[in-house]
Amino acid sequence: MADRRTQLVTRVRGMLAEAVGSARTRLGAAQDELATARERRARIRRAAEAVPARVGAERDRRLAEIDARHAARLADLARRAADAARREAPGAASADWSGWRPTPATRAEPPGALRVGTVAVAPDEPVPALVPLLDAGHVHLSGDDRAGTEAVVSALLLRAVGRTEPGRVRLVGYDPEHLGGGLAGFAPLGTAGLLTFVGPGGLGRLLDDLVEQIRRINETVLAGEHGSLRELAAATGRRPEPWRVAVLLGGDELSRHERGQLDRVVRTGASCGVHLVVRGMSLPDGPTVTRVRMAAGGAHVGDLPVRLDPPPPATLVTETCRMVAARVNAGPTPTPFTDLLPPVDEMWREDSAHGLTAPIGEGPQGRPVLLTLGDYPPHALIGGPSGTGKTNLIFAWIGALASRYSPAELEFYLLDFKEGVSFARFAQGRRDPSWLPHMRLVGINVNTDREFGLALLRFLAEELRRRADAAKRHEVTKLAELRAVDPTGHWPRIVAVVDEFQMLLAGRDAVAREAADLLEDLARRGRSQGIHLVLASQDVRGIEALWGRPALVAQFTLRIALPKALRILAERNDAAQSLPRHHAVVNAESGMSEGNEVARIPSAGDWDTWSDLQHRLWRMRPPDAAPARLFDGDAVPRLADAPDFQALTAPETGTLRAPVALLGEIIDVQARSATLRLPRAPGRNLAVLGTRVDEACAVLDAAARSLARQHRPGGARFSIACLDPDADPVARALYDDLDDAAWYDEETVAELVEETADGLGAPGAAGTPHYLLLFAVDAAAGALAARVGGRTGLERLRRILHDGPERRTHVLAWWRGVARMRADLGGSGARTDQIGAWVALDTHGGELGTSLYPGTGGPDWYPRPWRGLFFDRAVHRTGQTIIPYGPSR
Ligand SMILES: Nc1ncnc2c1ncn2[C@@H]1O[C@H](COP(=O)(O)OP(=O)(O)OP(=O)(O)O)[C@@H](O)[C@H]1O
Repeated sequence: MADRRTQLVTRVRGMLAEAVGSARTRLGAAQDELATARERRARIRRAAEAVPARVGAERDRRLAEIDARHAARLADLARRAADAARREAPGAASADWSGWRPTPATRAEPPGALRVGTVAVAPDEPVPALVPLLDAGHVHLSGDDRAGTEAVVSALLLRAVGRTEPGRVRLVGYDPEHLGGGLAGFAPLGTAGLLTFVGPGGLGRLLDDLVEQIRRINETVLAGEHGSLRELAAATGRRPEPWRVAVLLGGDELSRHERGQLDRVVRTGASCGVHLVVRGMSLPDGPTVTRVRMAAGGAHVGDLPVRLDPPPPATLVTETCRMVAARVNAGPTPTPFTDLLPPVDEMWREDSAHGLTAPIGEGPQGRPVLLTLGDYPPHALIGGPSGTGKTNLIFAWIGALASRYSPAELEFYLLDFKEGVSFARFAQGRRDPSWLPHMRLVGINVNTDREFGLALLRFLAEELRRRADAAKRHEVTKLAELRAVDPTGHWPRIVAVVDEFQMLLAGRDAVAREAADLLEDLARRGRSQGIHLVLASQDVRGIEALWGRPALVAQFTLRIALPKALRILAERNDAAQSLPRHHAVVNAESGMSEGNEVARIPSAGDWDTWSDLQHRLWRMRPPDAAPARLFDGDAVPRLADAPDFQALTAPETGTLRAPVALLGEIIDVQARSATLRLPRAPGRNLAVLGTRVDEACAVLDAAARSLARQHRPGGARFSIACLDPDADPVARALYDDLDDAAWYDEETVAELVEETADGLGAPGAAGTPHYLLLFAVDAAAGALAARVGGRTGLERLRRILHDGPERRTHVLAWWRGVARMRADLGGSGARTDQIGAWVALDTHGGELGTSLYPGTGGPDWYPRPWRGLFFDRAVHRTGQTIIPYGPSR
């Protein structure tokens, strides 16, 4: 039993132990679970505790980010708005007063809106608050803050004045309560007529006037072609009307009429540059009205809250107005020369078959005033006292024509009789290689060389003949028809401009007579052959030279009168007397009042303006274009440059039948040389007459050098005798340079004469040409007086003169006076026919009479420096003025 009990106990114990063990195990597991759960709970709790802080931080971060982005965007927008505002209102339209100065817009550029304050959009980026006024609308101011409104008015007006060319804004003030006190700073503008006030009863008249201006501008300036002055300016670059700003500062209730007129101005003024700045009277609502309100809570422009700028400093206002008035009082600023030019891609597009038309300036309504040369009117007269702008007008006209017509359509010949070189720029110069491709000839400093004017007229007369012959051959009468039947021919229109042409017609001598005859013929017949004359004169005498020839004057139907010009227009037409500076009356009706058109002439004369155009046209020139011939009366030509000298050559064999001696340059259009032919014929000798050493030496030097060029070495003899020490350098240089030259002086000159005279009869004497170059030969009279072998040297000299030329022995001698020459030839009654040609220097025409020159009384010759009169009885009917060539070395 005990065992069983023991066994039972043991079993129970075992079972209990097992139970305890498993309970323990379970407990351990439960405890683990508990710990894990606790830990989880703690973790979860910890996590749960962390959540709100993180979310909050994230939310704050996101909010801050949005804030920053917003601020940056706002700043960016504000910056862009400010940039746009500054573009819309550049320079003086929006600059701060501290650095403010006028910055006028160019004419095609809109003046833009005007700043009155700032809009506070972003703290660091104030945006200008702009008010559209000029070309845009009207401003209405309201509010009790009088100082504030005055500040806005001054700011608007000063900015408007500073944003436009001086004189382009005209202000009218109506201030019945303070009688203009509010605009006091602008008073200096009044001195230039840019600010006027109307008195307390004058509002109606002021409004009537504004309405009338609007009507006139619409009708005559815009004329249905442009919607507004702003469009006109953008399209044409011209702004013919000023801006008119009426500042109306309160007053009584408006009458019905005034109200009606005010409403009209509000509706229609902006397109015509008529604007209102109004306080103390109502304006109707409309898209052109900007309202600026000043209330206790702040100012508003339209609906935008605005911080108004301080008023401009008083000194800035008065100084600016004073400067503007001074500029206006100094005269209108010239319109730019480029106004006269077509766009670059339209240059040289015009056809001149029927005429030449180009603008010369701007008319009062801003339209171009055109000048035409053609069948009608064919020729022009330009007149105006010195300094009124004739030269400038000629430049402007030439530029306007040359930019429209190519050199194949138009050629210019230009002659300036007054001193000065301004026209030289048309020809190629040392400073600037360009030339005007249309220019064929420029004559400057020709004041004493009227022959050059004559030469030009002769040249044109020849061209006229050529054209008339061609027209006849083609059985047509006019240039347009000739061009139609001969399309490949070169028939440009020719415009010949002669400035100070009265010089050409002055006096009663042969030059004046021939010039007037040629002018008359050219004026009458040139019209149909495309040859046009433009004559300019500062002097009424110039015109009077024409009055004696009514047929000539009648052809000049185009008249251009500069300020104060007399007698250019018809007798009762005094329009030129009241012309402002830089204007001209253009009249294509022979000066009758009905034909008057007033033009404002641009400034075209200054070098920079001109050279831009000339360079452009020069680059466009045809490849074979040659520069214009420049004749400068003050220049001394050089033999080596003379085309005729360059063309001289020696024959390969034998001797030329008639070598030529070049004596100087002829005053003509082609720069030809005066030539003396020396065939084997009686009288082929040359006498140079006068006391001027340099010119005399120059003539003999050129003659000898040109002759030498026509002989092979050894082919001719040159005997040089110099009897005046002043001539020595030239004679010596000649002796050194010529191959077969012999030298003689006072001691040996008798030998030369003896040997030469005695050799004339020798057999074969006529083989080699022999030229005797005798410098101051009259000084040899003593040496030649001695009798040798029964004859004096002078007798031998006469023999050489007489018999030499037929034996190729020619005397080229300088006598220092006609009387001395006659003495050497045998006395005052002696024959002179052995002197077949002469060049007179300072020898008066009268001395050259008897037997040296056809007719009685001698030639019309008034000696002048570095000129000579050449007469060759074998070829000339009248003397020919020459310019000796300058020293060869
Ligand atoms: N339309 C113009 N706009 C601006 N300046 C001008 C204009 N016309 C002339 N001038 C200036 O006036 C001055 C005189 O002009 P210009 O030489 O053309 O006169 P002119 O009548 O030919 O005088 P003169 O006969 O004495 O030579 C020059 O300095 C010129 O630049």
